[in-house]
Amino acid sequence: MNPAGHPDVKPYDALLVLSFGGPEKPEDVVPFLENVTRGRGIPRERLEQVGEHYFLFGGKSPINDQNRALIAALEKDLADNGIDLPVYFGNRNWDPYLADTVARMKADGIQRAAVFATSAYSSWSSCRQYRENLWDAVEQVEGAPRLDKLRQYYNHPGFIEPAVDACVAALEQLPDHGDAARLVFVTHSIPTAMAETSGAPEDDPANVGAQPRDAYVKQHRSAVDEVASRVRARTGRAHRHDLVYCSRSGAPSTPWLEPDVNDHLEELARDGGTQVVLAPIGFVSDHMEVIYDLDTEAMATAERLGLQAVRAATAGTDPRFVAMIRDLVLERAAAERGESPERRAVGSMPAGPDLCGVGCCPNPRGPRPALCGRDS
Ligand SMILES: CC1=C(CCC(=O)O)c2cc3nc(cc4[nH]c(cc5[nH]c(cc1n2)c(C)c5CCC(=O)O)c(CCC(=O)O)c4C)C(CCC(=O)O)=C3C
Ligand SMILES: [Fe+2]
Repeated sequence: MNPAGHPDVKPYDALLVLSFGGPEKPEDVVPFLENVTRGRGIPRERLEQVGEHYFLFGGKSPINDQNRALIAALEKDLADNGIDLPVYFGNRNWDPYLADTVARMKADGIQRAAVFATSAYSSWSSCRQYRENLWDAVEQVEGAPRLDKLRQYYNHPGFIEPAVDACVAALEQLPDHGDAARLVFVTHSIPTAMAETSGAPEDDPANVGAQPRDAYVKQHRSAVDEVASRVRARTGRAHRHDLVYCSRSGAPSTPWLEPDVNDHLEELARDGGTQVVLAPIGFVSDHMEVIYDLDTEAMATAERLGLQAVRAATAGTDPRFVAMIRDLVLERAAAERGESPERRAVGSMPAGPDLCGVGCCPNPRGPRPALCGRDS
């Protein structure tokens, strides 16, 4: 508590929500895809397909509206809890671009901000690339505020509890309360090489307490096992569960994490399965991957196979998820003041560290500087 009796957020004077960005109208789609894939060697065909996914939804991704709704909910949560902290919004790939936001923060006199990224897990794509983006933005803006990225939150109860409720609610929508349903947890596929090098090398003495190697899959396993066991406790049923992948990209010759959700549904149907809940555990809100790859494509696969399927909700603006962000800011602020805050975590892995390990989640195209690591 500070002298006014409010929770103490010192040394922070702002919170930055950092996200991926998405197109808002048809003319944005191609330039957005160019931003995302510059230098990435994504085949032309794949880009055209993904462009079609956006055009199917009027050239507009849901992600920016989802983030604006999250920020509105967060501003209210902070104010209701007596915390006076302006919230800024910056994206990697679309307006408002991160560097512009950092410039605005500087102009507003912000000195040190906590950064919440809309991705819960470790990997180059989901964590270190955001840290590289932060480095680049601070390079571009002279006198930029200090930026501290908050820890991974895939195992925070504010992320897990809404996922449990969402699975239970989805089961309820199936005949017989989903008694026969499998829980199919879905996340974004990444190249297997990127998955294997996610987390930090354990042989470096600087990495005690850092995320282990293979963190992307280990963290997902921890999250889905925890959610599934809580769902079983709630329903009293032995629903089996699986972790599968969507949105594979890249060259066909490069291995990515499998099985793909559509192939997995085929296998379930062959095994005599009749009901599934598709739970997008890899996504914090309804991104294009959720509304296209799951709601459109995987749902069509399920229908073709005669499987009854319901998609579980993402965290979105669930009040527990919003309160989690406040908790992470207060936790980190206390740690920065030299206190030892409680670090809430559930499941088989401990709370992650504030700073990423040395050599954590390397960029597949070679080393690039990044903020918020033990080596930066
Ligand atoms: C792990 C992961 C997350 C989750 C973590 C996080 O949230 O950050 C994520 C999120 C997202 N990915 C998104 C969109 C795209 N990702 C692409 C390409 C890629 N994603 C990758 C990985 C991930 N991506 C990878 C390894 C590639 C290959 C190219 C590369 O090595 O970078 C491409 C290019 C076309 C294609 O290749 O499919 C697009 C359009 C959107 C916006 C959605 C919307 O509009 O709602 C979001 C939230
Ligand atoms: Fe992606």
